[in-house]
Amino acid sequence: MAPAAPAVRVAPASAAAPVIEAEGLSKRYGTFVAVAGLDLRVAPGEVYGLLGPNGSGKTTTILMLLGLTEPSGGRVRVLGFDPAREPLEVKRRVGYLPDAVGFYDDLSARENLRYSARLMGLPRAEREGRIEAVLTRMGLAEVADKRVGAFSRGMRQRLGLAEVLLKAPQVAVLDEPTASLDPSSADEFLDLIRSLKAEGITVLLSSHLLHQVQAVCDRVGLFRAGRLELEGTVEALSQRVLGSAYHIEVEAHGEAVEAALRGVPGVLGVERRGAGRYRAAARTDLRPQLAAAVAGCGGALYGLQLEARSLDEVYAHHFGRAGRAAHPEEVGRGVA
Ligand SMILES: Nc1ncnc2c1ncn2[C@@H]1O[C@H](COP(=O)(O)OP(=O)(O)OP(=O)(O)O)[C@@H](O)[C@H]1O
Repeated sequence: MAPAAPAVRVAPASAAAPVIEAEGLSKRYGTFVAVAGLDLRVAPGEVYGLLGPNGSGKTTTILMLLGLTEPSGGRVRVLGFDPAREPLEVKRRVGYLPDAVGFYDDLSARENLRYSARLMGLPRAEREGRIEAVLTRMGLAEVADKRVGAFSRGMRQRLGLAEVLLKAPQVAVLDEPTASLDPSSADEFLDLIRSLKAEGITVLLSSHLLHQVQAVCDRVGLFRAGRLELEGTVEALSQRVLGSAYHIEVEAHGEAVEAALRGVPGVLGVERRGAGRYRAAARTDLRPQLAAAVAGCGGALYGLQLEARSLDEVYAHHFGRAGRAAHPEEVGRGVA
């Protein structure tokens, strides 16, 4: 296999011992290379988003981290364990929500969790209390005794996360967790992901819903054709891919305003967007300097608004039309 080009890292990973660590990790199916020389480090308590077009290797990477498929090459450690050699150690500590959640349809939500709790080896005395707690946390207490076969996809998804929580994991790996959720359920799910982080749980999240990824992830990695091409914070990726991290909308009147805005150190460009409306691109939040520039040239300031560039813009710019065409539901979405 040809050596992979290293990903462009535009923000360093934390110096703390990584929870997830892959070096040169590869997976081949016959002659087809699904993952090519992946280097990845995820720090304790970090929420890391895996992004990329369909078939770019995200799920294959997750399966290797979980010991569910064996790497063809390279090295991987999760919480210090080798998932291929010590899969039980990894499974005990890592909660996994697959993109298609499998439960026994003839059993109720509570019965499914009882079954999972036995498999996890939870002490008998703790089981019922913990099951009740996770059902309540996931908003499933009222349907706990209904057959899962009658559950909507969103309810199954919630039950999937309930099962993850039941394990009290150190790491949660979530493959497209909000794909089948309506907007308000997706928002609740994002709050839950934030609460996992607040509890110190490391989260690895794969998703195509870029505004949601931007809303919860500390760093993201952009995959293409089995390679991690770019990784960093959304702000750092915006700088790198788009050339600026912020847009500042300025509403101001006065003949010299545009020139004054252009003259502010750090302004990368100014776009006129109608009478008295401008958009300045900048690396940092320059609102005070822009306000001072308007006042300094005798202009009248009516409004200033800071907008972070969206991951959607970064993704579209990096992957071009092909990447976007794979995920038409994202077209036109803004910052969450
Ligand atoms: N068991 C398998 N046998 C052969 N090829 C496979 C197998 N599993 C995955 N692949 C191929 O590996 C590539 C990466 O697939 P993977 O599921 O990891 O992508 P993904 O980024 O998760 O995609 P998606 O966004 O659609 O979930 C794809 O081309 C896929 O067809």
